[in-house]
Amino acid sequence: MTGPLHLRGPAVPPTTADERLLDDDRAGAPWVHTDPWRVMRIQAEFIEGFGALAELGPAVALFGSARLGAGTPEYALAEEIAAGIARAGGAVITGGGPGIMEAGNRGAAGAEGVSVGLGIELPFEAGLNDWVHLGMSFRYFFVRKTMFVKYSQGFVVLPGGFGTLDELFEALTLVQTRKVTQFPIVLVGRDYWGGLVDWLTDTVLAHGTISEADTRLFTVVDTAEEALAALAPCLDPLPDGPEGA
Ligand SMILES: C/C(=C\CNc1ncnc2c1ncn2[C@@H]1O[C@H](COP(=O)(O)O)[C@@H](O)[C@H]1O)CO
Repeated sequence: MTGPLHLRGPAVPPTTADERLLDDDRAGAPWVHTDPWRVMRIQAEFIEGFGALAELGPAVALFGSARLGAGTPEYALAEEIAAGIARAGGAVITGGGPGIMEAGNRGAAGAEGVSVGLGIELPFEAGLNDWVHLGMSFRYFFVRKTMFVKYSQGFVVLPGGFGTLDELFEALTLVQTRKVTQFPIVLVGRDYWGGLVDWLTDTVLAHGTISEADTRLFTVVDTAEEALAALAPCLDPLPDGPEGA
């Protein structure tokens, strides 16, 4: 496995690199000396990530709850979607953790596709799930997020909590502000996402804080078949690429 040091048990520090970076520790003035060095470490993490993923090929990022494990319908659906992406020739990139992330890696690995896990250092012990083939653990959330966006041509978002919502809204903001070329953003589970979609229309759009066009930046689906159809534009071989030539 590539990526920085892996620590377990008592070797796991009580705070994360993100927390230490973001905490205002100016009281003791050492920030003058430490933050510039952190920048070097952040750079190194970007370089390592770019290096690990540069030759990945077409990929779809799959997001969802760390808490919905094997035996849940969401896990089964995520596994099915990931297998479909792999069969269509796409790599599947997840957060490398448990729950829906594991389902995504498991589906890709089971279909003999490329299964990528981009893990994150957390204050409690966690590791990459067993189905990750190409994995890296990041110290900094923002570096890891860059990797998801840079190396994926589509996002699939299954039911999840704050982490999943953060990933969804980051993608929407990047597309809305044209920081990235528009790519498919597929929300899976009409029941789960319906309330949010209604709120976006009835409250956010109604207040004029997003536009009508913004409500069309994502697609809501229920089945693996629908999800794969919505992702088709980013999985179809490029006309002058090796597959389509
Ligand atoms: C909560 C537990 C473990 C968390 N481990 C994670 N490992 C990797 N990535 C994670 C983890 N937790 C959250 N993420 C990222 O956010 C999304 C899921 O967050 P949610 O709040 O659960 O929806 C996911 O897509 C990851 O990228 C112990 O069970």
